[in-house]
Amino acid sequence: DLAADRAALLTLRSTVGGRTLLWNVSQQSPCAWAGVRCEQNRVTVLRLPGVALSGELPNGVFANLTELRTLSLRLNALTGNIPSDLAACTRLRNLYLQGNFFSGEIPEFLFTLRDLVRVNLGENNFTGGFPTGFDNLTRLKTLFLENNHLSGAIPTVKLGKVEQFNVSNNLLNGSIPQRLRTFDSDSFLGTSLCGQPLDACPVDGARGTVVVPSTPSATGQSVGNRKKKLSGGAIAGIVIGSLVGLLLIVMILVFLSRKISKQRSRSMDISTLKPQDLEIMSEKPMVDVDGGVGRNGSSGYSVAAAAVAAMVGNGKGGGGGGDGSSGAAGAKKLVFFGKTTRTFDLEDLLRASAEVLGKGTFGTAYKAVLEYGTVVAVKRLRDVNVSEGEFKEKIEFVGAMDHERLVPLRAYYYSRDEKLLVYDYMSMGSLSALLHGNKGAGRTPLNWEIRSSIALGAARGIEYLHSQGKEVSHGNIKSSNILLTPNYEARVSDFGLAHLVGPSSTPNRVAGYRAPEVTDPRRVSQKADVYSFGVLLLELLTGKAPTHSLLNEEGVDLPRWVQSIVKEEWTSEVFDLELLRYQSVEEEMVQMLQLGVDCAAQFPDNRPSMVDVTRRIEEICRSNGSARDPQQPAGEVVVSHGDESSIL
Ligand SMILES: Nc1ncnc2c1ncn2[C@@H]1O[C@H](COP(=O)(O)OP(=O)(O)OP(=O)(O)O)[C@@H](O)[C@H]1O
Repeated sequence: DLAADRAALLTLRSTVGGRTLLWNVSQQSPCAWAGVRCEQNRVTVLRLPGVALSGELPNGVFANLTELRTLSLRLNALTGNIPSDLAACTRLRNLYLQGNFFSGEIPEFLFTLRDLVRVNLGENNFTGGFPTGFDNLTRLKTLFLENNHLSGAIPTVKLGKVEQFNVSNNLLNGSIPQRLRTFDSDSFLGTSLCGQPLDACPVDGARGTVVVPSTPSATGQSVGNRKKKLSGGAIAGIVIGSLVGLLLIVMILVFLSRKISKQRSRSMDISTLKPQDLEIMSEKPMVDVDGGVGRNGSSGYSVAAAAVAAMVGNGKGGGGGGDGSSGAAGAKKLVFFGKTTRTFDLEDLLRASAEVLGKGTFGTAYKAVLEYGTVVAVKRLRDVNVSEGEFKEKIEFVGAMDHERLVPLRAYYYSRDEKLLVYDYMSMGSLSALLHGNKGAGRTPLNWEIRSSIALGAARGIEYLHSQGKEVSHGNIKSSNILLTPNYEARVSDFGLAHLVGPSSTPNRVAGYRAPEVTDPRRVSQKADVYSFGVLLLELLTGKAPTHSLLNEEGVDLPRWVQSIVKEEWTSEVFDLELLRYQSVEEEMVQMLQLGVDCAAQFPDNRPSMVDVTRRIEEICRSNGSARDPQQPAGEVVVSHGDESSIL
């Protein structure tokens, strides 16, 4: 009970001292002491990082703290073994002991604490081998053991869920087990390990065997024999295989280059094409299969194709001249909005080189580079099922929106068969691509500063729209509609389109953002926008797309998934790993998560207004502002030194 917890903490205080001596022990409840947190009258969190604790941890303290979930004693001067009574903390999830002088072998009892998710024992004096016992910890996601004196080979391990791993600067040697080869070389620096991702293991020339120091589980001999067989028979196979592969690649290249040159000649002479051909051409090279993630600069198909298709179609349908400048309804021109200076016209757009950016709910988006260098994004709408009058009225309203947090709509083109919208091109692409694209090495981690300022920028854009009238809503808030400037400033895009396009085309990925009460996507209230924005906040913080396959398998949406994880576990379970390296912003992250959950409330009336949302984000960003980590240099690898890699 709490009294026993209190007694244990007092024993700890009298043994290792430091700033625990500042605890106000006249208070009966220990729950208010610095670094101590309670749940249901038990101590569940003990965080004493960098508070000058020294000496050996006494045995008997942890035997009482049986409800402990998080123990952080990092960056102190603790010595000796990890006390064996820690085995009593069977609910422990997070163990941060990095940056001390702990010694001895990594104790076996650790492997009985089956709830452990994050373990950081880095920067200590641990000796002995790499224990196989870590495999017993089936929930383990983070394992940091760098800067110790661990020796010998790493045994074959499963470490099923481990996502962050580091054994740098130890005395380890031998080949890196297969399972661990997916980690960056940074995880193994300063060791004598070999094999992927480090240099290949040395080969013993005389016998042609790979030198593998014996491991506790596998004898060197059996490994050696296996390698020997490989090097004998397989070499011929490998050579033949490579040749066949090479031949295949050459054939594919020849095939592709023929195809491309054919297409080039076609697109150069687009005036001879029929609309159907153009349709096929311009719709073909889709790269965007999952929410605007792919931005690989696919081959250039001309927007001209789309627009010419429009005009040819128009000429036919209306019986007018098919010369591209006149149709049944008279000259078809790009209509520019208000302040926009007319720097190009339809003909320029026709001549522009273009690439497909992605296919969305309302049509396909292209990047078009005009002859004199201006770059615009052109959206080719499909399934517009409102009258011309209504379309023009609505699109004029959209074009009149003017706010620094919106992607400006510059112009539109309307004909019976074709509707084009011209926007400013946002070179950094969408938030969706930034969050879920390129997950591999070399990715720039998205820190809290960037994420929170994106949240604020997007909220301001939506708030502005809502301020235009009670009935005005965006209707399609999601991460692929939050575009970014080179400074990672957010701009809200796609405003108003949901009101133009019929309910027929609503791909699955919209579903994750849509408020439960919305049945007709053309009638989306401001409160429904707030719901979608809440989901967007949760996506920013968890790094999970609302349509994440895991979530779907479990049959829950993102808001319910977050809520299913009890608050006390939020920091370790919910947040994107990339965020967990910023230690001093935990409080802000939790507040922002709470805001996301509030916005995504089931009942519209329980959701805050966008004005409230913006104000709360501003407060979150302001509070604790000074305590923030300095901005991390871009491109830094996420798995790095122990004390930065986890929240505490
Ligand atoms: N103005 C723009 N600048 C740069 N890229 C853009 C621009 N507009 C759209 N894109 C990119 O094109 C892709 C497709 O956009 P589009 O808006 O057509 O579809 P979506 O956002 O995936 O879905 P929806 O049609 O429901 O909004 C997006 O992923 C986005 O990255």
